[in-house]
Amino acid sequence: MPDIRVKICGLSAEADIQAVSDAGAAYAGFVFFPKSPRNVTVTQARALALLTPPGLAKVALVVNADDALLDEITDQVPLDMLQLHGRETPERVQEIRARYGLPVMKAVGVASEEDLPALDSYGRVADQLLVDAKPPKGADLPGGNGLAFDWRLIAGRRWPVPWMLAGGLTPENVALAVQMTGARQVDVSSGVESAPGVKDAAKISAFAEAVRGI
Ligand SMILES: O=C(O)c1ccccc1NCC(=O)[C@H](O)[C@H](O)COP(=O)(O)O
Repeated sequence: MPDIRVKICGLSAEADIQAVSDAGAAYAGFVFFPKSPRNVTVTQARALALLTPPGLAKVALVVNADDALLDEITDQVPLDMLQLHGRETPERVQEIRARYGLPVMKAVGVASEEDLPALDSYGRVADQLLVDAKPPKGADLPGGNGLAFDWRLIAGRRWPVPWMLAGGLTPENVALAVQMTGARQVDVSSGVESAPGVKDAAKISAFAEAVRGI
């Protein structure tokens, strides 16, 4: 069975890069969303990205970003992927792929069967899908809320592009989540924090260990 790839999202400190690298994660995520406790400036993200060792893919997470912001991020920060976590349409996904020449991962929030067709639509235009929990109505953040969705909704479902499971994953539940969904990639943020926006190296290590044990 191939290794399951881990993405740790919302890194904001030098120590986070070390912890994520030590844990053997495949992806490191930087959040560009001012309302988030994990928000980083372009300057901070550039410094962190420059510290990131080869083999750890650097992902910029944006929410309904316009070209000016994406131009600034992609000019300044060495990146391997863009993650679109807002209401970007399939057409906008295609536009961003073409303009920046980077792989694009589109996040899709899932709460019920009704949310599943969007995964098929975005699976036709994005390079990867992030299958995440839908944020509760009125939530401040479109992701990173530490909420899981009903994993039975996607059990046995497949899309034409690689996908990651996200939403409320923790060192304690990730094995069950993978077993129920068949995910080969997992993404976590609040489940490896000691406080909102503060990554915890021991939890990152425990998460990676739990994934290796699957
Ligand atoms: O993490 C944030 O603060 C955030 C802000 C705005 C949009 C998306 C955000 N996070 C998205 C992620 O990639 C998370 O890793 C994913 O939603 C899972 O989060 P969690 O349930 O906290 O593990």
